[in-house]
This record gives sequence, structure tokens and C-alpha cells, in this order.
Amino acid sequence: MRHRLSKLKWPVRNGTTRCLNTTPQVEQASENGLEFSAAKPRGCPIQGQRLRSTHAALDTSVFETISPAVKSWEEVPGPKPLPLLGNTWRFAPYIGNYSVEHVDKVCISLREQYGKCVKMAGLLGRPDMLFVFDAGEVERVFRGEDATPHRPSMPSLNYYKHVLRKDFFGAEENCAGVIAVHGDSWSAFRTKVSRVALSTSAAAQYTEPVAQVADAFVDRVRIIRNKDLETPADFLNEIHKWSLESLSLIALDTRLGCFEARSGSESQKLIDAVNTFFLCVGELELRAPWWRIYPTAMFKRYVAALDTILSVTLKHVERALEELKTATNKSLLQDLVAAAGPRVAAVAALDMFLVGIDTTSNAVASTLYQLSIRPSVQERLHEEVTKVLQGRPMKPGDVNQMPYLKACIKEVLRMYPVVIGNGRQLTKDTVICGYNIPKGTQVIFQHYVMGNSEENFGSASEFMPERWLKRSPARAHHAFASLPFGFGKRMCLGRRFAELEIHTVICKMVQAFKMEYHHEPMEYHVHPMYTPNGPIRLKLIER
Ligand code: HEM
Repeated sequence: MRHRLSKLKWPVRNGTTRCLNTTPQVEQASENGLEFSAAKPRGCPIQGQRLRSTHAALDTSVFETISPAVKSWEEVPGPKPLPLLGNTWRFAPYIGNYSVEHVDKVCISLREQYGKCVKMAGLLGRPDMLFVFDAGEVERVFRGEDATPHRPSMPSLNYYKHVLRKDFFGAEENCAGVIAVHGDSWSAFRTKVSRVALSTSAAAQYTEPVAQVADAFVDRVRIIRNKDLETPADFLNEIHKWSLESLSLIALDTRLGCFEARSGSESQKLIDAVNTFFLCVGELELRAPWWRIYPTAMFKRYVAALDTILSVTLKHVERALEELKTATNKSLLQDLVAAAGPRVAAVAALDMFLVGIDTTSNAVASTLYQLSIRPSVQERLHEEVTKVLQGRPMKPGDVNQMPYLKACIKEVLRMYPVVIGNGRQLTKDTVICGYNIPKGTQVIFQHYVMGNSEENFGSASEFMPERWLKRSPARAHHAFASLPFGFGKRMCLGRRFAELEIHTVICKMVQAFKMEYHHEPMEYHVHPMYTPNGPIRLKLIER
């Protein structure tokens, strides 16, 4: 594959700017807005600043010296690996007892069977894993992160970027992006991008255009409803179109025209490619990695999907860059080009497309479904939205006047986090849950299980947005028990945009329709986002 962009000699900018002023630490503290003042973490007797400094001081070696009670890695409980087959067989079709699609249930049963940390050893072709179900320990590991934390994700994408398409991603130093990139290369890239992408003003400047895309989505939904006013079986695909349209506006300063997309069109190809990427990545990650030995059919589909995403993205980046020479309006792309150069802007856009479409669209699908089965929550939300907007278009800052809207999204992401767990590959030996966990282990923080556990949230199985409201009696929970966007130096880079998009489109849907659902309750599955399984047939009645 040849890309014009890969051949271009981008000007390398020295003094990579403003971004360098912000340490990731600062970014993380301000972005997460952790709620220690409101909530005393259970199982942890100290709070706030004291908690932070105490945990920061909890260096592994000190811990080991002062505590002879630290147990060995061998003692960590977990399912026993079989000779030769390890534990990989458990995820294999037909013979395995762990379903990739229902790994949520697998994790719940592992928690019940083995306790707060579970070893999953003997995974062929990949490091051992440790599943952590304890919010206090999650906090401690996150706060102890070093300067370049590894996220144990996507070796197949790593291979794509660093081996198969090395000509493009390796053409300039530290320009491989952030997804499946680690160490200094990740750090250099992330530093260049995060100040621009994570600032509140970066998202705020898109309030009006993102609202226009949401309006277009609402119009589209009106047309595609059937005679019973229900959304069609492929409604999720329509939400993907909205997500792609919104993200292309943000990342590329471009309206792709997704709502008019026909099968075979470029935007539909992009949507399909992102879907294929996500479907394959789950399988390639969890099942035996045969692709490392020979290109399996699934791996070929995966590479073809990535090639499509890359070439479509690059085409638009090139065009957008061309337009920038004469553009007068400010945009993220412009800011990134100015701060870090066009190649960084292009690779950042690509990474955003890889992880920013399905995450957001599945979160919206899930929220719409949850609201449809809860008329009283919907009514309260409608009241809030109507009171704030009073019939006028949305403007920056409006969502800050809508605490219940924000609370509803947090509650959906607590109970049904689209990313059910995320993790780190340990860069040093670390004591977790009283065990000495060796460097190189992949530690997976089980947000889905923790978010749904009574231990962390009172009446955990009840949908209660109130628990996220300030001064609510239901508010007490451990701040690390629900982290849908991750935490720390590697937290979600698109969080601000994701929240803007989700808040806006939910606001518009609630304003436009009374939403109902008249079918069998929907089960969730890991696909690989955690999402309702089956057609989302909502009845949308004009308000
Ligand atoms: C509901 C929507 C989304 C959710 C739940 C979500 C969740 C996450 C999570 C859990 C991580 C890993 C964080 C960690 O390891 O601590 C992540 C990383 C990331 N996300 Fe998101 N995300 C969403 C939307 C987006 C969007 C819209 C974009 C782009 C505009 C985006 C871009 C990224 C990037 C680039 C990373 C990798 C950051 C790094 O490794 O340095 N995400 N996201």
C-alpha cells in the first residue's frame, strides 16, 4: 500500500510547543475531577491529599521490606492452566468454557470463585494476566504509574503499525501515534497531542457544529422510523454514522455526509472497516494468536480493514491540510498542525478513528435503550433540558447547567461501561492485593464488575443517576470503582469530545422524542464493546 502522505516530507517542528508545558499528571488530575471530597473510598481509611501522598510513597521495595506478609505470584488464586494448553483452551470455540462474547459473566464468576485478584496464567503467546476487582488496589496501581505506562492492548495493531506498515508509521521519529504504542515514542506523541485534545476549550469550540450533526441525526431518525414509529433493525449502524460524522468534524474538520451514505460509499466503507477492526481485534487478542505464525483469514480481514481506515483517513487529512492554508476558522486539526506538525495531526486523526467511533456510538445506543425503558428518568431529563435550552440552539456551557444529563450518562457507563475493563502491563514488580506481581504481567482493572458490585455502590443493580449528583445521599462510592475513560497518563484522549458528542445527541433525542421500548428486555454482550445484543427497536414519539 502506498500513501502519498507517507512520502511527503513533513516539516519537523522543533520546540513542540505549548503542549510540553503540561505534565500528564496535571492533565489527569484536572480531567478526572476525582471525587474524594465527596466520597470516602471504602476499605481505605484515609482521604484526599493524604491518601495520594501515602500511596505515592508506597514504593514496592519499601512495601516488601516492611511487610513480610507479601505473598508470592505462585500463590495468587485463579483457574489452573493445563499442561501444553495453558488457560488459552478456555476461550477456544467448542471446547472452552469461557465465551469471549460473555467475558463479562466470566469475570463475575472469577470474582465470586477466587476473590479480589485472580491470576490467569498460561495464555499461549501472551503474558500472564492478573484481574483486579478491588477499587482501592486499582487506585494504588494507577497512582504508582511511572512516566510511560504500558497498556496491554492490541499486539496485532502494534504489528500492523510497526511491521506491516512500518513505511508509514516509522517514517518519522516518535510518530506512530498512541494506540498500541508504548514507551518514549508514546510519551512524545501523547505530550504533543494531549494539551490540544484534552483542553475544555478544544471541545467547546465544537458545541455548535456537533449540535448540528445531532440535529441531522434526529431528522434522519424521523425518516427511518417504520409505521409504528420504531427504529429499524440496523439502528446501531445509523448511530455509527452519527458518530463518524461527528468525529470527522472534530478530527478532520470535515462533514463526510454519512447520513446520505449508500452501501459501497466511502463513508459506509469506513464504518464497516471500523466495525471489522473491532470485531477482529477482540478475537485476535483473546484467542490463540495463530496470526503470529501465519496470516489467518481473520487477520487478513483485520489488515484490510485497517488499510481502508488508513487510506480514507489520509485522503481527508491531505484535503483538510490543503484547505487549512486558506482557512480562517480555528479547529483541532489546525491546532494540532500548529503545535506538532501535519504528520502528528494525521496519525492522531487515525488513532481517533480507530477508537473513537464504536466506543461513542455504543455508549449512545446503550443510553437510548436505558432511557427508553425508564419513562420517569426520561421525563426528569426532558424537564432539565427544556428548562436550560428554552427552545434555543445549544451553546458552549449549556451542558454544565444539566447535571442530571451528565449523571444519566455516568450511570449508564457505570452499569454498562462500553470498555468493560482496561489495564496496564507492569513495568516493575508491584505488590497488588498483598501478592508480589512480577514485571511484565498484564493487570486488568475490572470496571464492569466493580461498577456493578454492592461493595462499591449501594443498590448497585438499580439505575440511579442521583448517585452522581452533588449533595445526594446516594453519592458515596469509591472514585476508582467506575472509570469508563480509564485514568492517569494514558486515560482516554478523546474523553472531552466523547462527552460533548454523547451529551449533545442525548439532549437532542430527549428534546425531540418520547422514547419507548416494547420488546423483550435486551441482554448485553461484549462485541467487543459492551453493548445491547440485537436490534435496538425504539419507539420514538414526537414531543
Ligand atoms: C464513550 C466513549 C469512549 C470511551 C468509554 C472511551 C474509553 C477509553 C478507555 C477506557 C481508554 C483507555 C484508558 C486507559 O488506559 O487508562 C481509552 C483510550 C483512548 N481513547 Fe477513548 N473512549 C471513548 C471515546 C473516545 C473518542 C471519541 C476518542 C477520540 C476522539 C478516543 C480516543 C482515545 C485514545 C486516542 C486513547 C488512547 C490513549 C493513550 O493510549 O494514550 N476515545 N478510551
